[in-house]
Amino acid sequence: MTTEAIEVDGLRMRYGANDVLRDVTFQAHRGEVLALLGPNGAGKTTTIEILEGFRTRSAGRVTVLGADPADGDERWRARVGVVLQSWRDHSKWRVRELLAHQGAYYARHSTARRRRPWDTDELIAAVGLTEHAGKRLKTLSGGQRRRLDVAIGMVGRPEMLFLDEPTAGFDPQARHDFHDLIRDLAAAGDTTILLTTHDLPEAEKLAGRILILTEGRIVADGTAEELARQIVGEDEVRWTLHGQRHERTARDSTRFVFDLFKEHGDAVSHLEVRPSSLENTYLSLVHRAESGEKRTESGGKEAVA
Ligand SMILES: Nc1ncnc2c1ncn2[C@@H]1O[C@H](COP(=O)(O)OP(=O)(O)OP(=O)(O)O)[C@@H](O)[C@H]1O
Repeated sequence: MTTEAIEVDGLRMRYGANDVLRDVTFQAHRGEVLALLGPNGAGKTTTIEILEGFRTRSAGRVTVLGADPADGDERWRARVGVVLQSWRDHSKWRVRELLAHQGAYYARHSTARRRRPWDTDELIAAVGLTEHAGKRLKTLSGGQRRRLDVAIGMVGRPEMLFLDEPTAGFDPQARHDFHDLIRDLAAAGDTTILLTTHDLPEAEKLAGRILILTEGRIVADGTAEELARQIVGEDEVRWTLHGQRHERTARDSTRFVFDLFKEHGDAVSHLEVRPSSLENTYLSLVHRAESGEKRTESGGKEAVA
């Protein structure tokens, strides 16, 4: 039996004649936070829905918390939390009522190590909804409803949490608070989180590992820094010389900086060397995959090995 939280091998999904997932392969270790990135329509939601057991795959091997999601029983389901893009409509319910109701389902799955459900008021506070706890759902703003979605996904203290664009519609404060919440969960080390986002700084901030899905395959798998160094291979170098700021990219930044000091010595100040931004890396990887460059049977995964 596998000890990984997620194992996906050769996953395929076809809608009619449309091959959306061609060969998706990746693993998630227990306690890891993974961000799944990719252009609109790449198949991120499809992948998450298959891993949650909501959608039946066309082919491939998938296990989540040791079970095939297609056969996940009630006990397995209680260990998995889900925040989907579109929330189910409970417009007449009030926030606290709905969370208490949803939470009650998890009580019989409580263990000494994992008390279930999450205390309703504590959870409401954690997602910043205390002031709105007595409101009916239909009176909440879009961002407040999204925070409630996140709370519903977490109420059972899941061991595996799937978040599909969790911060879409959040204001900067809510986003910041949500990032703290995810970091706290991640720091506790007992929740594996797979999230999708189009917000690259968010992915970089939250995820220990980033997966890029495009053209039906995972074309990159690593930390933001690894992706930047191993795939693009260029650093951004900034420095000041005689009061003037300079900036350029360098493939061998160590050599470049050495030469810079050799030539100008103490006149160089405020030196910064950082890997290429995740945005540049992402754009270059997606472009490379879409233009068919370096495509291999295994989807180019060896490029980041
Ligand atoms: N039920 C369905 N029937 C047919 N095609 C579908 C179905 N669901 C999704 N698709 C198609 O599968 C592809 C992948 O969709 P998916 O929603 O998984 O992408 P995504 O990466 O989550 O996109 P986004 O970033 O826009 O949310 C799209 O081309 C979409 O039109």
